[in-house]
Amino acid sequence: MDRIRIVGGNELNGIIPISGAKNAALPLMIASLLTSDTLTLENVPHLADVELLMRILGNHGVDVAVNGRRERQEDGYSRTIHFTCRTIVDTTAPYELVAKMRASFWVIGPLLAREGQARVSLPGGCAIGTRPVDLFIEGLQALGATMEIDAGYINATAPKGGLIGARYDFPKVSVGATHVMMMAATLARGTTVIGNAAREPEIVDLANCLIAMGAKISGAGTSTITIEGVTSLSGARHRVLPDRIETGTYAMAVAMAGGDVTLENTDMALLDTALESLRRAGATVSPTNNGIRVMRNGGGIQPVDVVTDPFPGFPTDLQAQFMALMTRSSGVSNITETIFENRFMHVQELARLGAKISLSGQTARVEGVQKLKGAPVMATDLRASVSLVIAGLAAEGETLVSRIYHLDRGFERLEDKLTRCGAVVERISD
Ligand SMILES: CC(=O)N[C@H]1[C@@H](OP(=O)(O)OP(=O)(O)OC[C@H]2O[C@@H](n3ccc(=O)[nH]c3=O)[C@H](O)[C@@H]2O)O[C@H](CO)[C@@H](O)[C@@H]1O
Ligand SMILES: C=C(OP(=O)(O)O)C(=O)O
Repeated sequence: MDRIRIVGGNELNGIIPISGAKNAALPLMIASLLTSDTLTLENVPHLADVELLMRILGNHGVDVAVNGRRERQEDGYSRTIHFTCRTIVDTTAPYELVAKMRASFWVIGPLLAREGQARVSLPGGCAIGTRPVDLFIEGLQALGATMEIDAGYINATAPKGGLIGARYDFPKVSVGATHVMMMAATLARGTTVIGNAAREPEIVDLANCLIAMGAKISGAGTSTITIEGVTSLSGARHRVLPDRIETGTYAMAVAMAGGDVTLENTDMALLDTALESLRRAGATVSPTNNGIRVMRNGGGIQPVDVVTDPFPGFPTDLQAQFMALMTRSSGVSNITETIFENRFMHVQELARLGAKISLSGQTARVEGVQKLKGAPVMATDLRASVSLVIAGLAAEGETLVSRIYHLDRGFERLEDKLTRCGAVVERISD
C-alpha cells in the first residue's frame, strides 16, 4: 500500500495551482442525470472520488468522455469531461459503490426527479460521525415522494405525474440535502422553497450550472432557495469552481512551514473566515490577480481559537489542518468542532509527532510545542490525512504517512504541488 514520506524543515516558496473543487465537481457530475443532453464540465479534478463517481454514473447509463477521448486514468490534472445520459438504464445505486463515498447517495435526487423512482444504498464516506440521511428523506417526502428503508437501501418513489413543488425548512443545515433537494425540485411540478438551505459556494456553483441547463432557481447562496420546476433540462458547459478546502490547506501549509507561496486559480472570497484565522495566526495573506499570496517569514505562529460552522463560518473540512498549525503556536488554542461529532481522529496521530492536544467534548485544547519530531502515522480520513502532511512539513526528520488512499480522494497531485515549492515529499509504493 502506498505511503507518503515527508522530510520536514524546508520552507515553501513558489506557485501552487489550485484544482477544481471536489465537493462541487461531485454534485455537478450527478446533475448530468437530469438531462438527456450532454453536460460538459471543465476543471474537473483528477481524484479517486471523481473516478468512482464516474463508475457509479456509468452504472445508471451516463456515457463519460474525457476531453473527447474515452476516460483514461493516467494523467493527473484537472480535465474537461463530457457526461451524457440519453436514458437512465438503472435506477439502483448498489451498496458496493455507494458505501465508499457519501456523495454518491445524492443520485437519489435526479433519479427520482427524472425516472420517478430510485433504490439507493445508504451511504458511506469519511468516518467522522454518524452522518444520518433523515434530512434527505424528509426533504424528498415534502416533494411528495414515498421513502422506505429496506435492507440497507432507500426505496424512493415519486407520485404519479412526478414530484410536486413544496416548501421545506431544514431543521439543520445540510450541504448534501440542499444539493439533492435543489436537483430534485428542478423537475418538480410547481414551486419549491428550501428554507435554512446550506449557503456553501458549492451550492451556488451547482445552482449556476442547473440554471445554465434551463432550471429556474433564485436565492442560492442565501438561506432561502426558490426553484420553479420545469419540464426538462438541457445540456450546458460549466467550469467547476476552485477548491476552497485545497486552497486553505496549502495556505495553512505555508503558515506552518514558512515561506512565500502564490496559490493560483483561486479566490479569497471563498474562504474569508479561514484566511482571517490564518492572519491572526501570523501569516500575511493578500489577493493577487487570480489567486492569493500567503507568506510567513520569520515571525512565530500565534495561538488562535476557532469554531467550525456552516458557510460562511470556519469550515469543518479545514479544522484538522488548522489544528496541525496550532501544534506549533506559541500558546494555547481551543478548536471546537460543531458539525461532525467524531472529527478528531487526527488528534492521536498528531500526538505521535509530539503535539500536545487534549479533548474535552467537542473542543480540542492545543498547547503549542517548540518542535515536532517525525514519526510513522496513519491517515484516518481525508482532511485528517493532510493535517499529518502539514505537521510533517514542520517536523524534524522523517514522517511516514500510511493509508494515503484517503488523501487521494481529495487532493490532486499533492506531492508534486508541494515538491515544486521546495518540500521533501514523496510517494513510496511498497
Ligand atoms: C462531498 C461533500 O460535499 N462533502 C461535504 C459535505 O458533506 P455532507 O453534505 O455529508 O455534510 P452535511 O452538511 O449534510 O452535514 C452537516 C451535519 O448535518 C448532519 N446531517 C446531514 C444530513 C442528514 O440527513 N441528517 C443529518 O443529521 C450531518 O451528520 C452533519 O452533522 O458538507 C460537509 C459540511 O460542510 C463537509 O464536511 C463535507 O466535506
Ligand atoms: C468529509 C469529506 O468528504 P465526504 O463528505 O465525501 O466524506 C470531505 O471532503 O472532507
